[in-house]
Amino acid sequence: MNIIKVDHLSVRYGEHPIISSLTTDIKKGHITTILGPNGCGKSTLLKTLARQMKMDQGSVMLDGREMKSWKPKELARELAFLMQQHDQATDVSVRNLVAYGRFPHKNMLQRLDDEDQKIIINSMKQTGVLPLADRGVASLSGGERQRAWMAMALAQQPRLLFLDEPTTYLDISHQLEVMELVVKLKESMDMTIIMVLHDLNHAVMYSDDLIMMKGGEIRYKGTPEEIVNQKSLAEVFGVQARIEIDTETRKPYIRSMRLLAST
Ligand SMILES: Nc1ncnc2c1ncn2[C@@H]1O[C@H](COP(=O)(O)OP(=O)(O)OP(=O)(O)O)[C@@H](O)[C@H]1O
Repeated sequence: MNIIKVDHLSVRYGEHPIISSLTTDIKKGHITTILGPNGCGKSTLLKTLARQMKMDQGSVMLDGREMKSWKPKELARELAFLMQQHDQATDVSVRNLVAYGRFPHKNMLQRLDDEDQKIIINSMKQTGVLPLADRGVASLSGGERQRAWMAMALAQQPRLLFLDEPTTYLDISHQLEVMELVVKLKESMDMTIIMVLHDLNHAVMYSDDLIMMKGGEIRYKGTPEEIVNQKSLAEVFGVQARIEIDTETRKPYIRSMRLLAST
């Protein structure tokens, strides 16, 4: 079942068209990863799906309802968006940052109750930032900050989670932790996750569906088994890849890549 349906979507920055007439859908309860070279429009697509950016033409439907018709607060209860960079000067403690995630569930006069506090603590535990709860977000390392923002997104308990390169600042074990967490959220909370990743093997290993973009278009869409092959990687990334089938997972595993000679 589809949770998002995109129909002839076009997006532009000023006079520059970035995405033109893109049609696709996102399955409910799946992890969908958007892949593609720098500047191909991955973040633009992600932001438009999450209504962080205005579309130029076309439509995005969430649960059968035009995205445009959702009220901001209503939408904030349904979806959380974790950006690529958190440059905003966030002079708050980790605990308070994570608490912001509960606000869409409260009205103006309501205070956070015991249930909210439980969710806040649990979100910090799941992302490993509980020991940092009283530290200022601005004082954290890039990886710690990333996990603090992830905790805020979890505290929101959204049905849909958008992650733009969630592993960027993380060392390898924390990268894997975030990926495992994403799978856990899908399995235990039936969350739908849409993310942008650069690591192809992580994308293959942890995603149900992949979208490969180039030049603002979707070139390939399907399961990792269906679309990760020498042809697609050559066409989309301009690389020659050696791909094996992992004996344990039965999924493709990219052993090595080298640049294709340009013609
Ligand atoms: N605020 C902006 N104003 C003008 N052009 C922009 C803006 N943001 C992005 N672009 C341009 O839109 C195109 C798509 O950008 P986008 O960030 O969606 O790509 P991406 O695939 O996510 O790239 P990356 O892998 O480098 O993060 C790029 O050419 C980029 O320069």
